[in-house]
Formats: sequence, C-alpha cells, structure tokens
Amino acid sequence: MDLSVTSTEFSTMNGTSAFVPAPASPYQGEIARYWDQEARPVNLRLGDVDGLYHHHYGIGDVDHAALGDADAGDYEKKLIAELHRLESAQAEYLLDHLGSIGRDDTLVDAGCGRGGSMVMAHQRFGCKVEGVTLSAKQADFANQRAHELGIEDHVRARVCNMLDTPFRTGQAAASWNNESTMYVDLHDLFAEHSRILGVGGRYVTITGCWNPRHGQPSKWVSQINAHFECNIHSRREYLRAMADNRLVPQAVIDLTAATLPYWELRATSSLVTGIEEAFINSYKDGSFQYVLIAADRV
Ligand SMILES: C[S@@+](CC[C@H](N)C(=O)[O-])C[C@H]1O[C@@H](n2cnc3c(N)ncnc32)[C@H](O)[C@@H]1O
Ligand SMILES: CC(C)=CCC/C(C)=C/COP(=O)(O)OP(=O)(O)O
Ligand SMILES: [Mg+2]
Repeated sequence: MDLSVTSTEFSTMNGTSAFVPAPASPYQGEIARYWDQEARPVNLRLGDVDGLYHHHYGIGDVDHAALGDADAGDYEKKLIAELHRLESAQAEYLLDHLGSIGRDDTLVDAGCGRGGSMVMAHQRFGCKVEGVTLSAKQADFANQRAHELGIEDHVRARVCNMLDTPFRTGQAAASWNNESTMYVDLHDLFAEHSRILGVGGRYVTITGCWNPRHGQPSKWVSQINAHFECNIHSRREYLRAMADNRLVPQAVIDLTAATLPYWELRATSSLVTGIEEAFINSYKDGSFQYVLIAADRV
C-alpha cells in the first residue's frame, strides 16, 4: 500500500502523531470507526482491575468464595474482578497453546484490541509481540500501556489490516486471533498467517462460530452479528480455510461449557450490555460454539 497517498495524520495519546493507512474497504472503515468509538464500561472497568485491557470473553468456573455475599457493599467490585479474572484466564489458555516460545521469537497478535493479550504474552515468554488493529485509538491505547509498563521495545501495536501485514515471510514463531476472525474472510486471513509463520510455527484462535449441525446461523447468531457489525463463520469454514492454507489443526477444543459461567455471572452485573441473552441462548441451544483451534504451519 502506498502510504504517502492513502494515509491520514492522527494524533496519539502520547502527543506524537502517526500516519494511519486508509482502510482497505468501506467495511474496514466502519470497523475502524466502531473500535475508535468503543468505550463500554464493561471493558474499561474490568481492565482497570490490573491494567490488562481485553476485548474478549472469559472461561472457567466462577469462584463463589471470592465473590462473597451478594448483599455486601463491595460485591459489585468483586464481581468485576471475577469477570476480569475469567477473561485473563481465557488469554492464558490461548497462550498455553502457542508451543515453545523463546525470548528471541516474534509473536503476532492479529486484531490486538487494547493489547491485554500482547502484554501477557510478553510477560510469559519475554519475546517481541507485534499487534495489528484497524483502530488508531486502540493502537495508541496499547502502545501507551506498553510505555507505562516499560516494555515498549517488546510490545507494539500498529494500525494495519491483518490481511496485509508488514511482517516478513516466515518472521513469526507463532500468531493468533483472539475473537477477531469474524471481521474477515477466513481464506484471506489464513493465507496471511501462513505467509508470516515459519514452517513448524503455531497458529491459535479462540473464536465463536456457528455450528454446522444447526443448519444455518440461528437468530441469536444473527443478533450477535448485528450487535458487533461482524460476520461469524461456521466451524466448517475454519477447518476448510486452514486446510487450504497449510495450517493443520493440532487441537480443536470446544470451550462452550467453559464460557457459560462467565456469561451467567456477567448477566447479573450492573455492566450488562444487552447481548448476554443472545450468547447464553445460542450456547445453550447448540447453534453457537466457543472454540479454540491450534494449528501447525506445515
Ligand atoms: C473483539 S476485538 C478483540 C481484541 C483482542 N484480540 C482481545 O482479545 O482483546 C476485535 C479486534 O479485531 C480488530 N480487527 C477487525 N478487523 C481487522 C482487520 N481487518 N485488521 C486488523 N484488525 C482487525 C479490531 O480492530 C479489534 O481490535
Ligand atoms: C465470540 C464473538 C462472536 C465475539 C465477537 C467479537 C467481539 C466483539 C468480542 C468482544 O469484544 P468486547 O469485549 O468489546 O465486547 P463486550 O463489550 O460485549 O464485552
Ligand atoms: Mg468485553
């Protein structure tokens, strides 16, 4: 892409300025605006717990002992901390599947949001982590957090289309999408991951997908698509697009039962957004599944 023709100047939180490439399509422009404007309390209040800001959901059992008495004055604060713990547990679970990563390796987070998973990956492996997002606000936020933590030489977010990244062929030891595949064509996406991963490298995604056994996307899945302006794929599409792009699944793990406690807890909180019912009903009727897929680049 010729940045001199298609870029616009953008002020960052640091007071510096960066050049933001023009979106590759009108849809990508809409998604960039969506995430530039996003400021839902459920994401900011949870991130404020420990400075790891996520835009994904949680897995694992609720620790009822940690929540304590629902009538106690500090219950809501404990509930927010518990939701955040489950979201961070989801990111840890994704990182568990990246394989053996050394300090000299580079990891790529495709659709990095505010960068919570990138920070966790660096803290675990000591390696470089490169993230891309369509949103200049998110990239600034992630870079500001990396600066505050003193890890800006290892963790960097840029405004960039994940289908057309600046990374060298074979540069990444591992790469992932954490709830960011539903914004792109999967064949285009896996072709790019396959390009940037070295042979033997690992790709991991955690995502929501519709269940082919349901026939077509249920009304709940359509509601989630409308809510987030995304296009959820079927499980079948993931496996087909990976097979077509030299990505061989090593693990396909159904996390649906593991994410339901998060949703049921979230539905009782003051931070509900209105989408909780669609997730809970579609997970329960089997039309929608929360999965992790880990694949080897062969
Ligand atoms: C639901 S958020 C997930 C953020 C992050 N992975 C996390 O777990 O917190 C979706 C992210 O995908 C990004 N995204 C969507 N389409 C993209 C594209 N074509 N290129 C780069 N990023 C994209 C959005 O900008 C946003 O950061
Ligand atoms: C599993 C699926 C289908 C995910 C769609 C992508 C998405 C919007 C994830 C959560 O983002 P968020 O953390 O900003 O959402 P919320 O505000 O609901 O917490
Ligand atoms: Mg969230």
